[in-house]
Amino acid sequence: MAVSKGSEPWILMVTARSPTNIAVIKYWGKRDETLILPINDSISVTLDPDHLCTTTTVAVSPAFDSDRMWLNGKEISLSGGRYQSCLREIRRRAGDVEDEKKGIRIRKVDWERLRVHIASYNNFPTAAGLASSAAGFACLAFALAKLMNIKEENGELSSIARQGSGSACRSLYGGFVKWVMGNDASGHDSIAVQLANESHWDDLVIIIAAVSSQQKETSSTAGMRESFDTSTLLHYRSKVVVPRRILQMEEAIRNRDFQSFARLTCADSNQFHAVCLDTSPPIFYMNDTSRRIINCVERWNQFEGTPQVAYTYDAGPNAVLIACNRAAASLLLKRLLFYFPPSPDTELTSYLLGDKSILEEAGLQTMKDVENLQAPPEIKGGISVDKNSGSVSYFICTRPGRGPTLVVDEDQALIDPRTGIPKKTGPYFGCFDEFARQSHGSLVDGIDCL
Ligand SMILES: Nc1ncnc2c1ncn2[C@@H]1O[C@H](COP(=O)(O)OP(=O)(O)OP(=O)(O)O)[C@@H](O)[C@H]1O
Ligand SMILES: C[C@@](O)(CCOP(=O)(O)OP(=O)(O)O)CC(=O)O
Repeated sequence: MAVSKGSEPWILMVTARSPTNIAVIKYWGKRDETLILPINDSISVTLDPDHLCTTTTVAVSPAFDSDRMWLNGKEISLSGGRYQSCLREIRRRAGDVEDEKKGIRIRKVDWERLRVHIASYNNFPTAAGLASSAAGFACLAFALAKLMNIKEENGELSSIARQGSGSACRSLYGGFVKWVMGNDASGHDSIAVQLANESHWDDLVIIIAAVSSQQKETSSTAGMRESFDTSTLLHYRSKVVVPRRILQMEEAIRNRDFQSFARLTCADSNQFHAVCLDTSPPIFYMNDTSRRIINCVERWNQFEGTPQVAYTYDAGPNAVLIACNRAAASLLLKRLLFYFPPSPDTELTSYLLGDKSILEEAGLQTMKDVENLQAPPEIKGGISVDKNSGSVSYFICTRPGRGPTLVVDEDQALIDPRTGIPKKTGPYFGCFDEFARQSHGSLVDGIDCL
C-alpha cells in the first residue's frame, strides 16, 4: 500500500526533457506491427534539445483515478495501443520508490493500481515532420522510468520507447545512435545503442528547412506498411543495401570522415524516397522545394569537388542539411537565403530559429544583407537563377546533441503539484515562443490516437 506521513493526499512528480533525432540510414518497414520491429538496422544523429525538445512531467498520486495525458495543453486519449504498450511495459518494470523528504513510500506492487497524469509539451510543431513522436515517446519512457525507479539494463528503455514509435528508441541517447533491428520475435533485442556521444563530432552543424506544404502526407506508419506490401526495392534495400551501408556509416562516424558520411546520408535518403516511388500507389513525400534544395546542395558539392553538406529527408518535404563545419554552414545559409528568401514582411530573426549566432557568422544582420546576397559562384555561366520566396516557412540551425535529461527545477514542471493537472501557463512556453508562433497556434494539429 502506498503510504504518506501526513493525511494530505500527495503527488510525486518527475520532469524530463528529450531530443528529436534524424536518421542518416533510414528505418522503413516493420516485421512486426504491434511490437514495432524493423526490417533493418538504422542510424541517426540526435539533435540538440536546446533547440528542439519535448518536455514531459509525469505525476502519480493515490488521488488520481485514471491515467490521463495532456499534449501541448490539450487532453488527449491514452487508449491507443502504442500508449497502452508503453504504460504496460513501464509498469511491469517499476521498482520501490521512497521520497524521505516528502514522506512517500511506494512499493513495487503499488504501481499496478496507481494512476499517472502526464503533461507534455513540444517546443516545435507537433505532427509536422519534425519527429515529435520520437522526442515525445522517448521523453515519456524516460520520465516514467525515473518516476517508477526503473533500473535500466541493456537498452530496455529504448525497447519501450520503440513501442510508442520506432524512431523514438534512438532519441534515448545523444550523439550518433544505432537501432539494432534484433532477431528475436519478442523484440527484446531490438534496441538502440550509442555509437558515439555528441562531443565526438562537434564540428557538424545542422540546418533544417521547414518546407511549406499544403498536402497532408501519408503517415510514416501507413507509408511503410504500403511499401512493405508492394515495393520490391524495399526488400532488396533491407537485405542487401542497408547491412553494407550500416557498416560503412559506422566507420565514417568513427573516423569523422565527412566525405563518406555525406555520400551515404544522401544516397540513403534518396533510396528511401525511391522506395516510396516504388510503392503502389506511389508515395510522394518531397515536393518541388525539397528537390530545389537537393539541387542547390549537389551543385555546390560538385563545384567544391568534395562534399560540404549532406541532405536527408524523412516522410515529408522538410530538408535536414548537415554541414561539415561552421564555415560551411555559413556558406550554406547564404545559399539558402539567396534561393529561398523570406516573404517580404518576415523578420530575419524569426526566419532563422535555434542557434541564431550563425547569422552573424554569415555576415547577415538585416533583411538588406539578405537582399544583397550575390548568386553563389557555382551558378555563374548561364544557369538561370530561380528564387523562391515563401516556399520555406523557416529554418532551424542546430547541432548534434545530448540524450534525455531530468529537469530538477520543480518550477519547470508542467503539472501543478497542488492540483495534479497541467498548469494554465508555464515558464516552459516562454523561451521557445517562436515555435508556437510559427505553427500559428496549432501545436496540437494532426494529433491522432496512437
Ligand atoms: N510530446 C509527446 N508525447 C507523447 N506523444 C507525442 C508527443 N508529441 C507527439 N506525440 C505523438 O506523436 C504523434 C505525431 O506523430 P507523427 O509521426 O504524425 O508526427 P511527427 O513525429 O511530428 O512527424 P514525422 O514522424 O513525420 O517526423 C502525435 O499525434 C502524438 O500521438
Ligand atoms: C522516415 C523515418 O523517419 C521513419 C520513421 O518512422 P516512425 O518511427 O515515425 O514510424 P512508426 O514506428 O510507425 O511510429 C525514418 C527514420 O526515422 O528512421
